[in-house]
Amino acid sequence: MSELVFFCGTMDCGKSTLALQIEHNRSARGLVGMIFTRNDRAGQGKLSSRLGLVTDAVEVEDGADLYAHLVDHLSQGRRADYVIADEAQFLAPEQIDQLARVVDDLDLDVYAFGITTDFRSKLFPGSQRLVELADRVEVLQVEALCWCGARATHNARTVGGVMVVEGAQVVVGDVTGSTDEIGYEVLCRRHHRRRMTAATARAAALAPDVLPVSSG
Ligand SMILES: Nc1ncnc2c1ncn2[C@@H]1O[C@H](COP(=O)(O)OP(=O)(O)O)[C@@H](O)[C@H]1O
Ligand SMILES: Cc1cn([C@H]2C[C@H](O)[C@@H](COP(=O)(O)O)O2)c(=O)[nH]c1=O
Repeated sequence: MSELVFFCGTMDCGKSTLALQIEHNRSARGLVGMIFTRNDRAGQGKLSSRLGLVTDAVEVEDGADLYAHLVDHLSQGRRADYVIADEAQFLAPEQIDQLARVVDDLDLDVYAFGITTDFRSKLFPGSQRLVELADRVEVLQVEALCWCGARATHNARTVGGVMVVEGAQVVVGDVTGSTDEIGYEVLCRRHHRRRMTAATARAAALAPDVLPVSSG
């Protein structure tokens, strides 16, 4: 029985790497995947991992019908044995419904990968729909860590290392960007709630009122 599986986690926990591994293992056995993505950092029509691997993918545009795309593809006599959808948080809820229909009506496995919550710890609409519809939700096992060493469960958006809570839901970016630009940092809930990033924690530790008082 085919399945819709949602592999989720914070940024930088290995989702795209796992997507590429699933693709590699299946294509090594002669299977052909349909790979969807949207807004990957490597550019349009790419699925990339921070480990340096990248593959071509179909860039999902606004309003694209993913079920119709598969039906067109198959009706032209082309193959698709399974589907991968990376950056699935950026898909519209209707597109997640279309992926569920691919599973049920075309009998193909669909593996979706994405972050569940945004920088304000609110569900992305696409991820919410995945949680509602998926046969299985798998949280990635390689945990990303907060600067304090605890498991990172939240994504913070930063400007100059300082956490921000205003702005558009979608801003493509990375966890290793220059500190002057919009970037991201994964945090545990405690430090996300306190808006305490690695940079602000470092600054607080160096603040004069916590430095040792000099005797001279
Ligand atoms: N230089 C490195 N050596 C080993 N592992 C790395 C290196 N750089 C990144 N990684 C691994 O890759 C993970 C990020 O993978 P990626 O698939 O890009 O994440 P995601 O898609 O979840 O944002 C990191 O959590 C880390 O485990
Ligand atoms: C938290 C958050 C993230 N994003 C963007 C930033 C990245 O481009 C992707 C996540 O990619 P990854 O492969 O999981 O690292 O999402 C965003 O647009 N809005 C947010 O709130």
